[in-house]
This record gives sequence, structure tokens and C-alpha cells, in this order.
Amino acid sequence: MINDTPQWTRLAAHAKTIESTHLRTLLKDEARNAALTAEHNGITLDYSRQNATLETMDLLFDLAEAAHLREKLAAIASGDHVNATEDRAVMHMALRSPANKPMYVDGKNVVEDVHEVLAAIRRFSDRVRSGEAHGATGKKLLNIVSIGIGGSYLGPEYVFEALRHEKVAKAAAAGRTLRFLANVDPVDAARAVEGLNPEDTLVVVVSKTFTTAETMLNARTLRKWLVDGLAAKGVSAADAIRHHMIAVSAAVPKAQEFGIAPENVFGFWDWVGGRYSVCSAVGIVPLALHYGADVTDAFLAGAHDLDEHLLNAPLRQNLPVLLGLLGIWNSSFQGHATRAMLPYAQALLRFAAHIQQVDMESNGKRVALDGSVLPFAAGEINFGEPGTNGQHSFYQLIHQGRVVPCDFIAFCKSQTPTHLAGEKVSNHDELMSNFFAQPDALANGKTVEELAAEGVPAALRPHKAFPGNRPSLSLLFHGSLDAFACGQLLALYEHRTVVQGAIWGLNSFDQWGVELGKVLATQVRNQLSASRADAAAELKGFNSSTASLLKRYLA
Ligand SMILES: O=P(O)(O)OC[C@H]1O[C@H](O)[C@H](O)[C@@H](O)[C@@H]1O
Repeated sequence: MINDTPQWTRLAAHAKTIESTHLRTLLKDEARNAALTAEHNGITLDYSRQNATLETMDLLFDLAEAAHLREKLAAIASGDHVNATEDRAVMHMALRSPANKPMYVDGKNVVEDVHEVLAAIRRFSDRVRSGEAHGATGKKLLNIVSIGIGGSYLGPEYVFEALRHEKVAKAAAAGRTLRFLANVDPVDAARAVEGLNPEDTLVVVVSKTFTTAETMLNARTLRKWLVDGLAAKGVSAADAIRHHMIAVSAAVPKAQEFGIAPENVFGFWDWVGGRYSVCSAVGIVPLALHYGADVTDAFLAGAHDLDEHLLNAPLRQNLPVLLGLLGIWNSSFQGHATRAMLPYAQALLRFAAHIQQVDMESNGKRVALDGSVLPFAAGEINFGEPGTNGQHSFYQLIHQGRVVPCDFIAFCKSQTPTHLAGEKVSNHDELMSNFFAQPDALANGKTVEELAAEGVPAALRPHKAFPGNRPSLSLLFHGSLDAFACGQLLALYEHRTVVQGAIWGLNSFDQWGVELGKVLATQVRNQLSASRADAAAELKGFNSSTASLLKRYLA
């Protein structure tokens, strides 16, 4: 266990010495501030507002060595079956590898397969976008509804939202819509098809396993919507499905059993974890249909750029390694269980939701790789919202309540530059004023003495005081949020999670913790079915608490 190493012990002892130094003091050391920065291809990371010194960083890099981080990352890139409980390789980096850079799983160059599927997606999306492939009544397929949940939904939605007002992507999507249907709540299906006409709608069923209950019921629900809507136009059910439903899955035969023609199924592989699958057909099919394949290629190139950086940059300049080590420092040594992602970019409104799955499903574990119980808490509680919205919501707590390490994320240029005549600054500069102000407010705080000097009445001073000493880091992208940067940001946060899992010594690639609830839901489903058929059917196998709620519901 990593906590048995002298490197861990040294960090634990060092954490005690850091406690006494306020960030206000640390930030006075200009040499330290300059050292606690790193840069890579259009991204600056400033981590000078961490409760950390140069010595802290040395100790964290020692810990990375003790955890064999480099070797573990190399093992992933070599296609080793590092997901031991499922006996699978973890090769999402191969999904964005250029055709001339092979990567191998079990002796096979999987990059060839990747590019075969990418080429098929490009051909198909070009045909749909040009109208060559059309609906059963001859109409262009302008509306896409992508059905999927978890990893088959969150990443694609993050990218879709991120690029909606990016110049190139927006122009490419003119006249088209893309919607997502994830929740089994029938209200989500109603929202997804609201105002749409089956004649110009293409439904994409996205599921790695093609067995996920929610996705399958939603797929049947929209299949009926298509078949019924098109029957009114004299289209047969078979034609409705052939022209209006496609699938993305690692279980191609199951998609075919559902009734989707083999040429309309885009595959991926068991070495792509669901939450790491946005760069596979899972994300690329709906996104290429909507934005075109040139945009998705730029997105993949951005992710690849960060992959190369992860594998080749020295650890001290390695952005995802730095993010991961600081996450370990804050959670395992500073006792902060939560962290916030705060993009000062409205287009990143679904970024935190996606990374929440990436991180919490990956590292929310209780045992080490070998099955022994971890003697420390792993994983972190992730949340986030774009700024400045969050400032008018939960920032009260992060300034004066609990300590929540924050990642501030922003872009030098806006996707939609606006500067009103007579205004002091552009709208983007107004946004960015907050991006620069908040980290210092958190770090420095405001003392009772300062308040007294300002003439604040004594009774109010404790309420208006800010303790400060609250850690954050700032990620500043030099350009605007385009498809390339969107890919970089995705890979940066995917790798951050992998780095943390590697250091804690757990399996970041399985998710057994989601299974129990599914099994119990099956039992409830069977009961509901029996009770709806026969109101007198006995409620079997539930404790009195659940039985009584079920009775109330059935009544
Ligand atoms: O893509 P699917 O097989 O439909 O899986 C969808 C999602 O559901 C599962 O329960 C897992 O928790 C997720 O990791 C997965 O992304």
C-alpha cells in the first residue's frame, strides 16, 4: 500500500508543518509563485495558490516514484490488461492516435481498427449532412436524438455544449439540432422529441453493452415514436427503422437483434471504458453528424496532444500529473474530501457533470488492486458550475464555510466577443475579472483587523471576515474554446483521474459499485409488474420499510 511507504509518511509529516503557513504568506514568495506554474501548448497552469511549497512538490514527485506512476502510465499505453477485475486493456488513448502511430492490444494494432471506424463515421455523417442519406419520406435528416446514459451520454453532451457557439462548429451545424435522451423518466423522452418530426429525425442508440435498462426502454420508446409517426406517412416499420435508427455499441450483435441493420451499427471495443468513451463512436457519431467530421477530428487531435504530453513530458512539467498530485495532496494529506471545477466559460456548463462521472466512478473505490481494503479514503466528491453563476450560489460556502479546493478554468478569448459602446470593458473582460479575483479572495481572505481599519462595526466583523488560506489552481487557455482545446481539456481531466488512481493503487477502470442497485431494481420491477396485473399480489422479499412505501405507491 502506498501509505506504507516512507514517501507517504514524509508527506504526512510535512502536511503538519504546512498547516501553520497561511497562503497569504506563501504568496509573498515570488520565486515560489513563479516555480509553481507549468505550461503546455496553449495552456498555462498556475498552482501557486495551493497550500504547498517547493518542498511539498518534491515530496509529491517522490510519492509518484514510489507509486511507480511512470511505469503504470507506460503499462496503460502498452495495452496491458490494467483493468484486472474485468481483464481488459485501457486504451482510450488509442481512440485519438493518428493512423501512423500504432498502439497495441494483445499484439494487434488497434489504431487501424479505430481509423476504420472513424472513416466509416466520416462517410456516413457526410452522406447524412449532404442529404444523400435521407429519411424514409425523402427528407434530409436534420435532427439527431442521441439515446444513452452515463458514459454513453455525458462526454458527448459536454462536447456538444462546449462547441455550440464556437465559430467553425456553429457554422457547420447551421440548421441542424442535436439532443440527448438519457433518463428513463418519460419526461426526458417527451422533452427530447418535443417539436421534432420523425420524417427528418435520426435516432442514435448509444450503449457499450446494449443491455442498459434505461437506454433500451428509451430506444423502444423512440422506435415506437418513429414507427407510429412514419406509419401515418405510409412508411413500413422496417423502413422507418432502417432510415431513422442507427446504433453505437461494443456489442454489435445485440444492436442487430434490436433491429438495426449491420451497416448502421458503429462499433467500439471492450478496451474502451464507458466513461472514457467520448472519443470513440460514442461521441464521434452524434458529434460528426451535427458538427461534421472536420470538427470531431480537431477535437480528437486536441485529446491526442494531451496524451503525448502525459506520456512524454517530464513529470514536473506534466499538467495532468501535477493536477493528479495536487488532488492527492488536498484529499489524502490536507483532508479535503471535495473539490470544485469552476469554468469561467458558459460553454463548459456540462463539463463538471462529465468529469464527475469520469472521476467519481473511477476512483470512488474502497479496495486496492489486490482486493485489500484501502486504509485511507480514496476518490473525491466532484462538483462544479460555470462562473460567474456559481458566485451567486455556492461560493458563500467555499469562502466562509468548508474548504473546497477549486479548479478555475478560463480562456483568453471569447467564442462570442462582445464590447458594448460606452462600457468600461468587454463582456469577456468582465467575466475574466471574476476569474482573476476569486482565487485571491479565497487565498488571502480578509482579517478582522482589516475590517476594523475600514470602520466595520465590531459586531459585524466576525460575519464579514474571510479566513482565506483556501487552495485553488488556475488553468488559463491562451486561445478560445475551440474543438482542439475541448479535446485537450477532456484528456487533461481524464488523465488527472488516472494519475490519482495509480497513486492510490486502485483500479480506476471498473465500476462494481453500480451493480447492486440494478439488481434490486429488477426485483422491484418484477413486483410492480405482478402487482399492476393483480392488485392482490403479495409483496414479497422487501423489508417493512420498502414494502410500506411500495404499498403507498401502488395504491
Ligand atoms: O454504454 P452502456 O453499456 O449503456 O453503459 C452506460 C453506463 O451505465 C453503467 O451502469 C455504468 O455505470 C457506466 O459506466 C456506463 O457508462
